[in-house]
Amino acid sequence: MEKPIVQIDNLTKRFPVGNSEFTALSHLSLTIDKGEFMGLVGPSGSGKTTLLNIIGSLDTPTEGSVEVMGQSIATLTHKQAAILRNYHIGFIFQSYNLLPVYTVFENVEFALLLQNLSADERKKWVMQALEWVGLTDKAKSKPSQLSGGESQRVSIARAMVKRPQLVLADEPSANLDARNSHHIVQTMKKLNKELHTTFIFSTHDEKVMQYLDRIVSLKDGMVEKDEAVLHIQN
Ligand SMILES: Nc1ncnc2c1ncn2[C@@H]1O[C@H](COP(=O)(O)OP(=O)(O)OP(=O)(O)O)[C@@H](O)[C@H]1O
Repeated sequence: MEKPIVQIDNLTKRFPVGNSEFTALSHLSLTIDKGEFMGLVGPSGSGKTTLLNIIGSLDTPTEGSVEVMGQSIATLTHKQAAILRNYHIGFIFQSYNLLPVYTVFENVEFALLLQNLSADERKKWVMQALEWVGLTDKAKSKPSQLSGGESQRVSIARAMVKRPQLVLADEPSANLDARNSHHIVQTMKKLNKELHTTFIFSTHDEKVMQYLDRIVSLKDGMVEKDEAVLHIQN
């Protein structure tokens, strides 16, 4: 059997607060297989973002083990963590984090600049990613000329352009209306099917949840429920 893409065992994360500590994640275990389209849900403060940050090697466990693509997050050097993030993990945030002075093309191209690709190859990859999200006609636009839904689609293209194995999407629909929320999740689901990219969402949004194949509910930094979702095809 193929190794899981994310294997978490007995993870605890504590943050220093004044002279004391706050436990954000407590003895949490979770296995995520390649190709899953799954989400973390739960009340504000339940630990969703903290967990995504650790999986994305933006933060480290206090105790327990987190392996992503077979690598232990706790023992990565800065360089190894940067390689994992730059090559293998795509990030999508609720605020699109686009650079305002650059075009849509350049914003997506940035994700490739650390890779050893020719300008022609970069162009091919960027245009392919913009095609995935339906924005080839906006390549020369600046972020200020885009709607919220279009901006989030650019950030999906930026996450996907390097063809990562894993995408972490932290509340990707938080700033979008219903139509755009459906559109961006449908786009990600299509990429999940076509490219077998694993997606892990953090979300409060029922519109996002209805597309997920698995929902893990967190409460007080622990897994409260872990449910597969059955999709009935009409
Ligand atoms: N750097 C930090 N220092 C201290 N406490 C923190 C830190 N980061 C997060 N926390 C606390 O850990 C808890 C979990 O936060 P987290 O952001 O993971 O929750 P969340 O489930 O993503 O919430 P939301 O749905 O509101 O985004 C919260 O109580 C938060 O205040």
